[in-house]
Amino acid sequence: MTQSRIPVSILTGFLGAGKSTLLNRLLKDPAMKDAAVIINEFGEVGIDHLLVETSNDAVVELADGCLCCTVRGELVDTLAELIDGMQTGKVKPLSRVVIETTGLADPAPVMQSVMGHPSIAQHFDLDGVVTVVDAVNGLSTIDAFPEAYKQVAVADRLILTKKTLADEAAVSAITQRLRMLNPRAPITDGDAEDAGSAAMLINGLYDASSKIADVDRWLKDEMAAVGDHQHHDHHNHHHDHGHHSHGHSHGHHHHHDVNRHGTSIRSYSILHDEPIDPMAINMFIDLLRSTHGEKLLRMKAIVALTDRPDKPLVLHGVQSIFHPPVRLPAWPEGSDRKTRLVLITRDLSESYVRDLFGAFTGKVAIDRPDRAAMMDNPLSVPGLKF
Ligand SMILES: Nc1nc2c(ncn2[C@@H]2O[C@H](COP(=O)(O)OP(=O)(O)OP(=O)(O)O)[C@@H](O)[C@H]2O)c(=O)[nH]1
Repeated sequence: MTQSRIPVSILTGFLGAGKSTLLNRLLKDPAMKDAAVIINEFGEVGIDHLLVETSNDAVVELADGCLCCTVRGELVDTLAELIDGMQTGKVKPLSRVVIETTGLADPAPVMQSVMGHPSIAQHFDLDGVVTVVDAVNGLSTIDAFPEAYKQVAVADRLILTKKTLADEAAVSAITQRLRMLNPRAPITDGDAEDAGSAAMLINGLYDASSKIADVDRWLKDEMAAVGDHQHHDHHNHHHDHGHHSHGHSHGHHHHHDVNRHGTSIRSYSILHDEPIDPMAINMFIDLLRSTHGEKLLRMKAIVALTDRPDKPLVLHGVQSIFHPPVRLPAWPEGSDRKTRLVLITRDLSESYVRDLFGAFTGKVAIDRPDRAAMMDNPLSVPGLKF
């Protein structure tokens, strides 16, 4: 008996473009009832899985690493486990699998894990790559980050988000750029009702020949890389990352992946036990944004405030944009109810950010200015307003 293969959709897009927001909308579509979702997070302390609103129990989180080489083995294992689970009846029959990549993911190895791995390709079909692009930061991001460029070029569908935050000229410029990099993929307005419908994920069997010529080459290069990988034990790669930050030079034996994202990109998190004064968190964010906004590729935070610590505040920063904070009615299930910030920065030292946070929240390192000193001396806090 031949079984039909399960369609896999890859949902990608640069840091903060709106992937999780779109995924949350998609998961509300009844057509997604029997879908499994694989989420990958870049950062040692996950927040995403706390924020995915779903009653769907088939959500798998691949933590710690970026979904290029390090987690590739894990992705293949997870897909194999889903098949195994279905065969033994532990997992319900799946109608679709959605893989949400990290914002920094090179999509080619992720695609190749689905299409190029012999035992995986037997059970799954790559049914399209959906790439989310943010209308405000999209253009500069595509120029600055090869991953973002590739994410757009490989797409079967592009979803343009945050149009209401960008002016008309910016929307037209990014649209032109998307057209150039990917002439055939439809561009869907992220605000449109149908952008959140499961139909967005149905794009037909992946066809590299409908893309710019680079795409075929990237996929072939990855195919060759998979050959290399099979000589290693994937799980060992996991330990190549440092404890507190991902410098993203993967293992030394891993030559083709070295500096895939450049060593200047770092991911780290800040944990804090005590509820924080709303003023203090505001000032910390204001200061960080006004002094180093462009280096702050992404900040996600869930914060316990002194006023109603049972209702956490969720903050999203994406380069120049800080989205309006959202107060949750309660802590997500399974969370430890503690404040956590996950930051992805470029050319910004972790200790600077930690010290700044410490200065505003009362945990002050020795020989560092505390909050009072910083507030007394406006010269040391450019951009801070009271
Ligand atoms: N105004 C507006 N905000 C949006 C839109 N899409 C997403 N956002 C906001 O952008 C922020 C980041 O959205 P996410 O969905 O978390 O982005 P992401 O791509 O999953 O982020 P990473 O996982 O860090 O890569 C959140 O504050 C969202 O509310 C949109 O179309 N319009």
